[in-house]
Amino acid sequence: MLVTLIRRYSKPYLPQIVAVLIFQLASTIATLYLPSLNAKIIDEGVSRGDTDFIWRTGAMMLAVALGQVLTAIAAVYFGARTAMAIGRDLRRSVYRQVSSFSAQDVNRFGAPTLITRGTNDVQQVQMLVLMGLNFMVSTPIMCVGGIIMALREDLSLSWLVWVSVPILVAVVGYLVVRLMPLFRSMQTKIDAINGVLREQIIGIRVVRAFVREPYEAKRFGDANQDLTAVSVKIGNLFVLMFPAIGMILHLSTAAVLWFGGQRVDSGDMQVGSLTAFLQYLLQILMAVMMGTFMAMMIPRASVCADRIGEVLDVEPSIHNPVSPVVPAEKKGRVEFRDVTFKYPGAEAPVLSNISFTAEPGKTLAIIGSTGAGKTTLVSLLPRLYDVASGSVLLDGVPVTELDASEITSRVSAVPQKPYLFSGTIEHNLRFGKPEATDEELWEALETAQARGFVEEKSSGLDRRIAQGGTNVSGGQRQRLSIARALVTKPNVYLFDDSFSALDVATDARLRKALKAKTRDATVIIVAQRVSTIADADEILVLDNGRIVDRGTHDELLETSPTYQEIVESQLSVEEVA
Ligand SMILES: Nc1ncnc2c1ncn2[C@@H]1O[C@H](COP(=O)(O)OP(=O)(O)OP(=O)(O)O)[C@@H](O)[C@H]1O
Repeated sequence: MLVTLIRRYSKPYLPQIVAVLIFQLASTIATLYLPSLNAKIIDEGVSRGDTDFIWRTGAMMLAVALGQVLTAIAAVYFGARTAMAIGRDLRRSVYRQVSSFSAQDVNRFGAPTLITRGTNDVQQVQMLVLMGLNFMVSTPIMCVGGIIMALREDLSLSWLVWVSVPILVAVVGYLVVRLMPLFRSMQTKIDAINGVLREQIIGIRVVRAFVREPYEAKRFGDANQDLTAVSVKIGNLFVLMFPAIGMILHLSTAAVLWFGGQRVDSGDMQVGSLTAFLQYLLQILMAVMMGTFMAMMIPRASVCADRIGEVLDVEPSIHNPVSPVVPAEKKGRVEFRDVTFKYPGAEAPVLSNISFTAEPGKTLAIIGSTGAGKTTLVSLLPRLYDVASGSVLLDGVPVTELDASEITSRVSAVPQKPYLFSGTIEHNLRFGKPEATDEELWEALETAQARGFVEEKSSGLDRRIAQGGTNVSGGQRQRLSIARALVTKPNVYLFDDSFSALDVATDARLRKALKAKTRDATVIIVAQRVSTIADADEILVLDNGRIVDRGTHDELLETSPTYQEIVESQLSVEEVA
């Protein structure tokens, strides 16, 4: 996956990559040339006292060094830009893919891991690309070129290369093999800590309410400790790695000076050649080390690439039809025909044989015990999930044959757990209709009984909303999200238990105002409170995923034992109160 991913995402940057490789090549050749020039200055200039030669060769050395620096800077600069661009493209792909996921696809992975995959995992692949662009050309050329140049200086010392390089490879290789599984498990630990953190931050109020701080702190502490333990193990190996490498470099230097010194002493080698040989050996060892470091990043990046690939390879379970149908009319007529639905992995269906029609200008209510399937039912219209059998029709066309934009232009849903985005009230209200005028926003707020609390603060529509809407009350959040739906003026309104946080009087006022504004629209209300739906044109009583009774409030009071039970339970509560 790693190779496929890098190949696919580096394609648009081929010219930059070629430029980086050319700069790397030039820089490496210059680096390899410098020690031999240095040797010449010592052997042919200094020892013979030829100042002219020293000046000329010195100037050339300076020019080569300057060239080396400039090409190295250019290589690193373009390399970094290319790696960052590849990382950006990869992140964008993950984001787009996740955005196209249905609720079902998101549930399959879980939000924390999707966030880690789109950020940390992409970062690991990006780092490997960066290292690759920096060392892909220089490492092999430096190794082979360094060996050739060193042997040119002195053949009889070559055994030092054959001994020191394998020792370095063996030591670093051993450590890399020990590091690989640790890097693999580190990625999972990061996922785990993200999951715990996310859950605790989102559920902070519940944690406080149930005085679960010590338990949650322990849960976080354990996850944190796990991650720390792996990081410490990795750190320990690194602590070993650097002195080991340093030791090999110093021993090699000492060996070159010892054996080379003897050859200089016996007149078989010149001092300049010895200096050059030493520099080449160090260059070879450095290149081997960098190559091994790069190799060390491969397993971790490979795990990350697999995880990214898993996300990118998912065929979203819900996609737009290839040739969408445009309905002849735009009225908002909703029809469920013998709909059955089952959550993936669940044994039994959550909804069975659901059939009903909701007409424009009418209010259809759905009531039923908790877990009866009400939220699931209303999720099928905006295609958060697709039915297992039967069909859901909007203006006479199955929703599976409609373009997503056709559905969103007709249907506005107020979910059971309303979500507000960070920004201002105005920004939230314009979410579904950016071009809405201020008058339209105030009108929607008025209908949703939210005008009062928005006007109360001098900031009005500019009042800041925190992520998720956590800085307004539950009832205010519900009313703002009702107003957000009203601004779009859809043909179908879906209210999923959207009045539950309102007091009975506000609930009644809101429904009265709503009635006037939604005269031509289809209104589907899911509610727990009988008073909220008593005046609906039709009420469906849902029990265990089936419609057990239907009719108006008065009819159901006569005929439906389940409805009577719900009414009685609520009356007694009110009476007790
Ligand atoms: N994402 C999911 N995956 C699997 N099962 C689910 C999922 N969401 C809901 N369910 C199950 O489907 C059934 C119906 O859930 P649903 O949320 O539709 O009920 P509801 O009538 O809206 O309940 P409430 O009034 O409590 O909101 C429940 O048994 C629930 O456990």
